Amino acid sequence: MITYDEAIKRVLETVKVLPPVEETIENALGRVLAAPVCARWTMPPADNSAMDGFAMKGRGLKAGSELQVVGFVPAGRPLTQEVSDGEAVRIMTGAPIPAGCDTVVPMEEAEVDGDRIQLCRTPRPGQHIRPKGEEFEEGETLLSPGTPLYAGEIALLATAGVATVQVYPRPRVALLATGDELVELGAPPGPGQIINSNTYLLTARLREEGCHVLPLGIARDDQHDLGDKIAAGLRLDVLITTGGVSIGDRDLVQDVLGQNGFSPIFWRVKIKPGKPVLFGTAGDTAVFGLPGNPAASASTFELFVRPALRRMAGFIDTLPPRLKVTLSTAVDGGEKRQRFLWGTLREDQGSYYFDPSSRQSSGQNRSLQGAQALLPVPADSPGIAAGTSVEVLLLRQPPGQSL
Ligand SMILES: Nc1nc2c(c(=O)[nH]1)N[C@H]1C(S)=C(S)[C@@H](COP(=O)(O)OP(=O)(O)OC[C@H]3O[C@@H](n4cnc5c(N)ncnc54)[C@H](O)[C@@H]3O)O[C@H]1N2
Ligand code: MOO
Repeated sequence: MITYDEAIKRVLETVKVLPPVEETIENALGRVLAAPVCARWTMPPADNSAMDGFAMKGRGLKAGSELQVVGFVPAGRPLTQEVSDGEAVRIMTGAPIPAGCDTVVPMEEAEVDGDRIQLCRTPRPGQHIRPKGEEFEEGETLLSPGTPLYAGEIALLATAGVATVQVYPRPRVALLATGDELVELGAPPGPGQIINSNTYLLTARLREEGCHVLPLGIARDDQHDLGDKIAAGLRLDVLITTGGVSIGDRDLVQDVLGQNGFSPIFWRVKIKPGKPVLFGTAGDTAVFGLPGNPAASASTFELFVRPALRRMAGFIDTLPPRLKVTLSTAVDGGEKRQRFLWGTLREDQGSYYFDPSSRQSSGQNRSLQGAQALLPVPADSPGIAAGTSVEVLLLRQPPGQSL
């Protein structure tokens, strides 16, 4: 059986970044830029006022100086006349500085008497002016390939006149639950039946990752039903199945995948939970056969599928972010497989603590309840003492501290 390190290496070597597409900037939220973006114009396009006040030539002026107000410049309406020494114009924030002016005096620092003003304090020549090109120059590279686009980047693109961008697309993911015992949420389960919760778990995770999800429902443990649904899933970028990958009599997923052009890259990894995880390809489709146990399905999604989806979507950092924390409670060792323990994070006086969850069973969704991080515990470890500094894999942002 291969180790997690070897298995994730094979996943990341196998999956490829998807071909870029052109997207409007509104629809590019959360996507990764595939080509550099240059500014279409200079910003600000001209020197402009940072304050509501009066624009004038600043040299030689001091507290008590008097000026004649000869015009008004609102934002968006440049003044055509030149302003002479001893004159000022009333100007609004963002309005272009008229010819002849180089200084702005805020309204609060001038006494107004009809069309004359008197300065309350000596202005510094050049004050309160936002110079042309201060933000960026026409043609300047604003964003490089590999940059994820969030609100700040999208606003910057709009300012620079860029309406569409080349980005890596959202991976299209087909999701198939397998098992005769499964029923969909809605009706009460009959004897021996359970609700297909894995589809809900994985759909939520896939939405967090910005993927398009094609739910294929439940395939029965039957070659034909499995075959039809697997064939439909193999038209997308990724097919995720859950259940039926262990060695039971009805664990048919690998066989039926094989009848549909699947080449396995690994089956079974030395981890707990998640040992029977299957990975391979069928044409251009990456296929993940996740174990049916809910917490094994969840951990293998975090450990293998999410990094693969991030790679396809062009992210440079694909692996789960790590955080150094203090372990609050001792954990046992003595396992042959590398374990990944669910837990929560707690902040106390600037340090983070990891509290392992009381439930770790791979058969329970309750093991995941509230989990914010996974603690890797090496195979054959003697255990880890309380108070040890450890590194956890973050599933969510750690809780913040209010100001
Ligand atoms: N003899 C052995 N038995 C098992 C081994 C083994 O090595 N030898 N491995 C165990 C491990 S570890 C895991 S993990 C499970 C994984 O088995 P499968 O992937 O084949 O999953 P199933 O048998 O189909 O289901 C396991 C469990 O999960 C429940 N399940 C399945 N699908 C869903 C779903 N969509 N929503 C909610 N729950 C689901 C299912 O009812 C079973 O209880 O195998 C062990 N066995
Ligand atoms: O690895 Mo299984 O995931 O223990 O239940």
